[in-house]
Parts: sequence; C-alpha cells; structure tokens
Amino acid sequence: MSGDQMNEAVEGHAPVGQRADRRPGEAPEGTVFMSRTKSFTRRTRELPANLVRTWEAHAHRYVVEPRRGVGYTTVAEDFTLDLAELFGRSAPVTLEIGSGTGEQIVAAADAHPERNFLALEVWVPGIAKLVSKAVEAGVDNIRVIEADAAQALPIMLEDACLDEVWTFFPDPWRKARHRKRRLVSDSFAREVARLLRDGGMWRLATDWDDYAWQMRDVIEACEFFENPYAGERLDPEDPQPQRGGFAPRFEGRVVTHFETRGIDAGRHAHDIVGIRRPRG
Ligand SMILES: C[S@@+](CC[C@H](N)C(=O)[O-])C[C@H]1O[C@@H](n2cnc3c(N)ncnc32)[C@H](O)[C@@H]1O
Repeated sequence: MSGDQMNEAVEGHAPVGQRADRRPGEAPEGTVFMSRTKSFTRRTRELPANLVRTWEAHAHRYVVEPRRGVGYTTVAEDFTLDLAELFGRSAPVTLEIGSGTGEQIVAAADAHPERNFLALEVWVPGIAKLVSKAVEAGVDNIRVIEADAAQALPIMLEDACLDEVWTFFPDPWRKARHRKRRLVSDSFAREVARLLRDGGMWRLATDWDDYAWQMRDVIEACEFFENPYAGERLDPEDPQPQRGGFAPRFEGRVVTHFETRGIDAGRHAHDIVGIRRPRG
C-alpha cells in the first residue's frame, strides 16, 4: 500500500435513508480494513461531550445515515437519494462539498429558507458543529451526509438534480506528489456537470494560488461548463497572466474561520464559476 493510501474501517449497513440516531466514533462489529486514495486523511470521529449532547438531541433532524458501502465515508453501490423526500418538499437544491463546520451552509440556509441545502463532509466533529449551528439558527432546510463526495455522488444522486454546487476551500494538497489527491479534477468536473441542471452553477473558491489556476483550467477544459469570466479579471501572479477567468467574490460566500486563517497568513481567495451548458 502506498503512503497516499489509508486504511479505513468498514461500517455495518443501516436502513436506506434513515436519519442517524447512533453516536459516531464506534467501529461496528466485524470491522475490517481496506484502502483507497482519497482527498482527505482519516481524522478522529470522537466528539467532545458538548457535541455528543448536540448529536444525541438533534442529529436526527439534519444528519442522514445512508446505507453504507465499504467504510464510514462510502455509500452502498445501489444507494440513491430522493431529494424531495429527503427535504419534505421540492425546491432548488444547493450541494456543498466539504462543508467543514457548517459556517457557510448554515448562513446560506438561514438567508434562503426557500431553498434546500445538502452538505457532504467526511469530518464527523465538523458535521456535529454544523448541526449545532443549524439548531442555533433554527433552520430546517439543511441535510448533511458523512460521505466522500468522490465516491458517493456518482451513486446516490440523479442527473440534473442540483441547482448549485459549492466547493469552497477544498484541501489544497500543496506538495506536488500529493496533487493527485485534489478533489477538483477533470473527472470530478464531469461528475458535477452531470448533477447540475442546465444553467446551474458550480462555485469554487481557494486561497492556494496554484489550486486556483487548476480550478480555472478544469472549468475551461470541461466541455460541459462555460466560464463567464474567461479572459477577464487577469491575475499578474498567474503563470499565464493573460488567461484571467476568475470571478468576483460570490456575495453569498461568508468569511469562514478557514478563510480568515488564510487571510491572516497573507493569502487571498480566488473565486471561480462554471455554468452548466445546456444539454443536447
Ligand atoms: C479546508 S476545509 C474547508 C471547509 C469549508 N468549506 C470552509 O470553507 O470553511 C475542507 C473540508 O473538505 C472536507 N473534505 C475533503 N475531502 C472531502 C470529500 N472527498 N468529500 C467530502 N468532504 C471532503 C474536509 O473534511 C474539510 O472539512
């Protein structure tokens, strides 16, 4: 097994679409191990006492426990989500991939009660913090799933079911030998394009410059996306400074603690947008 691969516990199956009522952190009986390359490293699933209380009281409102495949972060190969059933209504759905502690998605759900918000995150303490914020905000238009987006999305969501997809500050994987772990890639772009309705938006942001160039390149290389800022908003730091292609800051993107840390370290964010071209 390469250094870029990690073991992951295999989790037992739970009923399809059932909301979580278990506490995270305990490996089920019959745990075995497997390996695959991922865009994230395994972190603790243990929660501090305050978040255990939050989870036990409120996770059932927000956290969806899918039928599992191999590992805590995978879904079974035939697991599908009915979004209207999940939210109890039909409304435009925004998917946030890598929601962290939920700062962005809870703020958006609070500001847009007419929309539905789905989060995918692999970090259980972050999911618990999202739940805590959702309770505090009193919102009911968020659902979150502990799942690896790269594994789960191709399986569980149908074509053209999403209005927007957000990928804000994905793990940068700075070292050249780790770049293959970056979530935003040509193949991932094709999957996001499959999920978006015609005219739907993929909004991205990063404060790692070379990941910003990569995001711009991925969007512009994908036949299914149009970059509305192609050739505009040039960046002199760009190795191809005549290219441009960076969007103005998305007005709905709040300054998260994660972005603040980057600003304090002297970095600044680039926003990138891809618009789903009409099918056929
Ligand atoms: C750097 S943090 C940014 C969090 C948040 N978007 C923000 O702006 O504050 C990236 C997040 O993506 C999550 N993540 C990484 N790979 C993922 C994947 N394949 N599927 C779902 N979440 C993932 C990580 O656990 C982490 O919480």
